[in-house]
Amino acid sequence: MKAVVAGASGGIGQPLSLLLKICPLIDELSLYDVVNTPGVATDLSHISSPAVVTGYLPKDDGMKQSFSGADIVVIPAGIPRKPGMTRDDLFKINAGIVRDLVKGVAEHCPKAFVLIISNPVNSTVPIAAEVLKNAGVFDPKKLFGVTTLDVVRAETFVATVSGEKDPSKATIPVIGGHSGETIVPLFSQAKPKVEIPADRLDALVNRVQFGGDEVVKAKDGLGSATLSMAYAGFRFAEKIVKAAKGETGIIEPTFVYLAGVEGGDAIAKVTGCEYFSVPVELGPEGALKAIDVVSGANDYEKNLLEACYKGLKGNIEKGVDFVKNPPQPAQK
Ligand SMILES: NC(=O)C1=CN([C@@H]2O[C@H](COP(=O)(O)OP(=O)(O)OC[C@H]3O[C@@H](n4cnc5c(N)ncnc54)[C@H](O)[C@@H]3O)[C@@H](O)[C@H]2O)C=CC1
Ligand SMILES: O=C([O-])CC(=O)C(=O)O
Repeated sequence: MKAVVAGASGGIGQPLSLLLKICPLIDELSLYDVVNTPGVATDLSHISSPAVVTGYLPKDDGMKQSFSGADIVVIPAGIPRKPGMTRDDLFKINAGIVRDLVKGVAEHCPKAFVLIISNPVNSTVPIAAEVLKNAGVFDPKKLFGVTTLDVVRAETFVATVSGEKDPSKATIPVIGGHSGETIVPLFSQAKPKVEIPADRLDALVNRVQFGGDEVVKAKDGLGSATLSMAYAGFRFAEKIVKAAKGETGIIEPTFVYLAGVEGGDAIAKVTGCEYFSVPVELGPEGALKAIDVVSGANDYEKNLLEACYKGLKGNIEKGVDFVKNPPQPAQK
């Protein structure tokens, strides 16, 4: 099992690469970035775990060397937010970064699972899909927007209400997209059941929806969530790898192209969104089945979903349009 991290020298990339290096399911780990990968790879390579680590820069055909033969490519490349910015403000720079890296995937490892972390996820995943479509290698079962951090936050924050000592014991579907109001936690479908006092529900939902802003503010200009994101990215990547190796019964919310996943069409009809994060059952080929939790939403959650659909549709269109009608270089 060969894993690639593209953007491996960054705030997320380094701890994510560390977690992949110590994961016994990974045989080869290849780090790609525009800076510092030789150093990060050498550092990680001294850890006494089986994965063989290599690091590449763009020079000397580095992307080809790094990506060739990859089974899974995780992409946290791109700039993070500073206070006052929205995730959509990152589009200008990150759209092109994701487009070019996914072109590399299409060329060098077209059958790999592709996990997009770079923001704005609501737009970068459609960008990745359009690039793969143009190259004739799009397999919707293998393209995932990583929304696991929203799930992790929901688990953590709900424990402050439920009093559960181990927050990871909760299963909470968090659906929609990955920014502000497009993030919709369905606490009514939490397992085990949680009773949330009515006067605490708005604040809890808001904290999940704007958890990213909480970190951006606390880091005060030095970036956004990196360590919790590395944990979440690894948690999702490990599930993909376990399912690829034949483990069954693995379900995790992730942002997918609904029409390409079994059960997705019905969800697309209700949401009106081509891409949506829903709990997805994973299998050896990637997304096996999208699970409809939307129709079970209660009235409070249905209101949240209406706001989600509105914002998400525009984000998706913006991503698709970026590839279909590429921005023209400025005239001299
Ligand atoms: N999906 C999610 O839940 C989350 C997504 N993010 C997003 O992840 C992205 C990365 O965040 P950080 O690691 O904090 O940023 P960072 O700036 O610390 O690291 C980004 C890395 O990407 C590299 N990079 C830039 N252009 C590249 C290219 N063309 N090819 C390869 N590597 C390239 C940079 O050299 C840098 O090492 C941001 O867009 C951020 O918004 C952050 C947290 C959560
Ligand atoms: O908030 C950000 O910009 C980073 C992110 O996506 C998150 O922490 O959920």
